[in-house]
Amino acid sequence: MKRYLILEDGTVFEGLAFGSDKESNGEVVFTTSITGYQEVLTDPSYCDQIIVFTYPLIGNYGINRSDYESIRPATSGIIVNEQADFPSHHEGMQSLSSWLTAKDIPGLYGIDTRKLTRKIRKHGTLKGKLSNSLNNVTHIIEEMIEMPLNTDQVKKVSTKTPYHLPNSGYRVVVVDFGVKSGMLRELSARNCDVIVVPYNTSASDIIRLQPDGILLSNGPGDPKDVQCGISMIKELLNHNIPILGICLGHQLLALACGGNTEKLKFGHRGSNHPVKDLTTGKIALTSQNHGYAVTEDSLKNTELAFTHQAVNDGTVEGLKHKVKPAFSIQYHPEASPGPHDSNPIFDEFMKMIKTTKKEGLMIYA
Ligand SMILES: NC(=O)CC[C@H](N)C(=O)O
Repeated sequence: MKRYLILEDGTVFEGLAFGSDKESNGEVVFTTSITGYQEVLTDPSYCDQIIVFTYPLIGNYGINRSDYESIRPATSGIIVNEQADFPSHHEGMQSLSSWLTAKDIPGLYGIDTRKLTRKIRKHGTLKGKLSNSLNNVTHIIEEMIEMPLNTDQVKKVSTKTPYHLPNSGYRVVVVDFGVKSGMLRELSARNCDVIVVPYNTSASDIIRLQPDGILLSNGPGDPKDVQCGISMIKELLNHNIPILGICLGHQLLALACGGNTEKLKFGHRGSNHPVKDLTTGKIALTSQNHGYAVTEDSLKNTELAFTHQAVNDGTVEGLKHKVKPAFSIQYHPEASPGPHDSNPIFDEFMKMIKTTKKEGLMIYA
């Protein structure tokens, strides 16, 4: 069956359908990840986005039991050059196409993904529609131009109720703005007693759980749309409880401290983004998925130090509070998918918890 990608600038790409028959709209973004498509497709941060894979062949090891980042994928669609009909891997349970059908996610293949990627790089991300026909294409484009991009997705993907992953170590409350399971796995691997709470939990409810540390998770959309999270973090900072912000959590920490964020032209999505640690000069290859970034200039009005920088475009990738036990990174230390260079960030968080606890600085009142 033929399928089309219709872009807001009037461009139409014709290819073939796979996965669900549904038509869908979304922000068209590209990722340069070569493998890890299952983690990408199930990362809640991609909510309402149509993901273009620049790597030409996707699906060759199928879908397995272990690579899920969330149970319910929130992605609007997937575009690849070639999809593997006959995957082969000892852990593979089903093909990408049959999984997409089961999850009701439409796919488009057989288009020139390099041409599409170059277009996004030139114009920035674009609104698009995966459509099964070209009927009323002018009307579809007009509608797309008129409809503002929805960027308020956190409420769609955050857990509705708290849940507990009991363990014998430090108690870490994870604020779920769209958390990837990789972050929970990393905390559990360090014996943390993890309690995951919804994005709109009040700071006082979090404090009542007597956390040794708080993790502000990744998540979809524009950080400025998550006002309740920003106020919650402002209040949490008064309690001297160690905070680690990752991706959206990092952006929210910056906003809570008086910084600003901006939308990047086409974002950073992929598994090989070099980031420089400005203290040591060391460069790590990182896994990334973000369309917004903290504005460097805005940091002068805050108590935040600029600690990590993207090598490709110089944007802010890491921050540390000068007074409070809080730090944050824009990339993904849980690295799913991606290189493990930044995994020690979780150990740094454990060390910060240990020191703060020893000094008896945490305030639970
Ligand atoms: N992975 C994330 O947490 C992404 C954060 C935010 N939604 C952005 O696109 O910048």
